[in-house]
Amino acid sequence: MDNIEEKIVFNNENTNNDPKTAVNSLIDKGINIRLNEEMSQHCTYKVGGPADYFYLVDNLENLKDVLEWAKEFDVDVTVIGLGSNLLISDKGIRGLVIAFAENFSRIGFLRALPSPDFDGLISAQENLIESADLLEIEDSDEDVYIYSEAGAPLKELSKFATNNSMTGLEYSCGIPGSVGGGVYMNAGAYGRMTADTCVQTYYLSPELELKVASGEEQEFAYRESIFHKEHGIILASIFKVNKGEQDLINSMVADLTNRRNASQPLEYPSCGSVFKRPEGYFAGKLIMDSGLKGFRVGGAEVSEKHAGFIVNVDNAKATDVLAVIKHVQETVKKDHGVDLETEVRIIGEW
Ligand SMILES: NC(=O)C1=CN([C@@H]2O[C@H](COP(=O)(O)OP(=O)(O)OC[C@H]3O[C@@H](n4cnc5c(N)ncnc54)[C@H](OP(=O)(O)O)[C@@H]3O)[C@@H](O)[C@H]2O)C=CC1
Ligand SMILES: C=C(O[C@H]1[C@H](O)[C@@H](CO)O[C@H](OP(=O)(O)OP(=O)(O)OC[C@H]2O[C@@H](n3ccc(=O)[nH]c3=O)[C@H](O)[C@@H]2O)[C@@H]1NC(C)=O)C(=O)O
Repeated sequence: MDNIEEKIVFNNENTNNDPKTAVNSLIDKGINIRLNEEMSQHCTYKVGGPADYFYLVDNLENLKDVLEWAKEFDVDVTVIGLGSNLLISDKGIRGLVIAFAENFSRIGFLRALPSPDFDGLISAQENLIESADLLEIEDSDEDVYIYSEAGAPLKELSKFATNNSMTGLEYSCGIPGSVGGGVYMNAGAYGRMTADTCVQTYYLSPELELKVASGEEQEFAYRESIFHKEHGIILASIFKVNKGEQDLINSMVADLTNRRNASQPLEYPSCGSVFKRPEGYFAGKLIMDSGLKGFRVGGAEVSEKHAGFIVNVDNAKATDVLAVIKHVQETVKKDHGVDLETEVRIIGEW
């Protein structure tokens, strides 16, 4: 973890104390910072009020400028991906939201694992290869590296690998989050997780130093990673895959898609699983056994199809979802003596 490659130097020339006035100079430079952005359009729950400032990451230079501005004016920063694991308050988010999505989402093959430093990141970005055909891979033992920026959807990363006959990322074909969110949370499904393939991650520390965590330095555990402890902003990761049989890959993707469609209420806005798996139990089964399927507050309801999901069935407010969460936790504790810990990240001003 001591691969600190570049410290971003602060420019403290600004004599103006008002972040709103100062943000205009960033906007004048062409950096797309929006004011009072409705966050319901940036999360899969479709709930949540406005963020004071909203910046969709496009490149490292602009990101650096925006973070310097936030640091200088003591503006709180919240980092999000595709908003698939968030419950955002109805009052919204004070300060700046940085979102990794379509504008910072390149994916490509690399000829080798790039060096764990700033030069490695830049060289990876400049040498992306579009198709596995150009790599001339001989056999399935050969390691193949895929670079992905934080804003790429996990589904696109999975599709890129599987369309190129690469195996290892099939499990993420239906996961609605971003690569950055997936690495941060060590996203997983059907017995596989990000930790299985993610070999290197480039991120910014809270001090705005570029850092790199390789292999076990990423400290992946169930829905955990080093980036929680470090409060790191994930920029890009490298995944190691292998050449596989296209027919087998296709049938695995079809099977996982069918299983997900059969068991999860994908027809409604949600955050996926609301609770982590408590050790020795399944959250959904405990909630179902407590008779809570269909329990509703306002427009939020425990799913009839999968009790581990709380779905937005009718213009729910964030407070509706939170009220259902609290009732579920209290009931399961009373009935089964089990504490349900939320997996969803509850953010904003409550
Ligand atoms: N298995 C499944 O079916 C499902 C899985 N999920 C998983 O939930 C996760 C949500 O991903 P996504 O929607 O993109 O994330 P979100 O936008 O939901 O953000 C969730 C949290 O991840 C952290 N985060 C997101 N992007 C970054 C980044 N670039 N750098 C640092 N931290 C980041 C932030 O944590 P903090 O607030 O602490 O800064 C944020 O609050 C993924 O792992 C996704 O796979 C979600 C739904 C279903
Ligand atoms: C959806 C998410 O990820 C999901 C991932 O898609 C699935 C599939 O692998 O496994 C986890 O769900 P899960 O723990 O609910 O697993 P499931 O396989 O759906 O269910 C576990 C068990 O509970 C039972 N179950 C589930 C729901 C229900 O209403 N009743 C019930 O009895 C199922 O029959 C099964 O025997 C992940 N969630 C967590 C918190 O680990 C997410 O992270 O947001």
